[in-house]
Amino acid sequence: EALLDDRKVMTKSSSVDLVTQTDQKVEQLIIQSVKEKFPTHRFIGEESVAAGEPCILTDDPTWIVDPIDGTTNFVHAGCRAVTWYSAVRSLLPQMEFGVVFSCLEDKMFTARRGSGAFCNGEPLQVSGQKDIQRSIIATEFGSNRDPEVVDKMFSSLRNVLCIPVHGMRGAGTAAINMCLVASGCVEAYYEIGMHVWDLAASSLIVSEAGGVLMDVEGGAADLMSRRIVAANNRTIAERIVKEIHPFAPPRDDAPPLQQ
Ligand SMILES: O=P(O)(O)O[C@H]1[C@H](O)[C@@H](O)[C@H](O)[C@@H](O)[C@@H]1O
Ligand SMILES: [Mg+2]
Ligand SMILES: [Mg+2]
Repeated sequence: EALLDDRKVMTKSSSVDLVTQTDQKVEQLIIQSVKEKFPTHRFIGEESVAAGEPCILTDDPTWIVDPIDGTTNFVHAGCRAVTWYSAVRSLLPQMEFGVVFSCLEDKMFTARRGSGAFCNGEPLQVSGQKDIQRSIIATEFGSNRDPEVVDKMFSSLRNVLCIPVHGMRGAGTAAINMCLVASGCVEAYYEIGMHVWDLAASSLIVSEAGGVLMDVEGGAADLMSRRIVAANNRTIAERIVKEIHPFAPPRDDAPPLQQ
């Protein structure tokens, strides 16, 4: 219904950072229904953070919610829109489970720590490809249109494409790009600039499907750092790291700037 009805588009951090009433309603729906069952749990929700709520992990069980991942697709008649949420239980953070629902495809991706990853109940496994020259790589351009940042993104894109790889793709949603890695449809996904709610659920789905997560400079992945390489294996991830022009957006858990 919302795909047909909700055309009132608002903006957040910039004119290309879009939000609709459906993003806000879905987030409230998820938070309210979880709160009824788990009144002491905490939440990090994309639209709540946009409204001024803190983006901090504590030792308390915390649900990280992206009500629609791919709002730009949704606004442009729903190329692909996704509702998903995940839970995190510690400062490290230790993901307990992740859920990504690709509503137009009616695909429910799920993972629970130590129990594997699934799509509509069928087990997921990353691609076995070790040769990056026989790989497809996914990425996105996010919503930062600062020419210096765009130059860095294009330089990385050019470097990866010219390895050469079989192709580059982008679903318009970080969560689905990661699920494509988990499903073995693409070998890797990298991006700088997305947020913890874009990645939390699908990061567990990727690792439970046998994939690896890495920072764009090669260290351990840090979901608050707004940078990720998710790949089918370490060889492919490390090869991509060599080609990325890194930069560091403000962290999701950075203290708010003083006015
Ligand atoms: O649709 P969103 O929940 O805003 O997430 C977007 C994200 O904002 C953007 O930076 C990424 O490039 C997209 O892949 C996300 O899915
Ligand atoms: Mg998102
Ligand atoms: Mg969203």
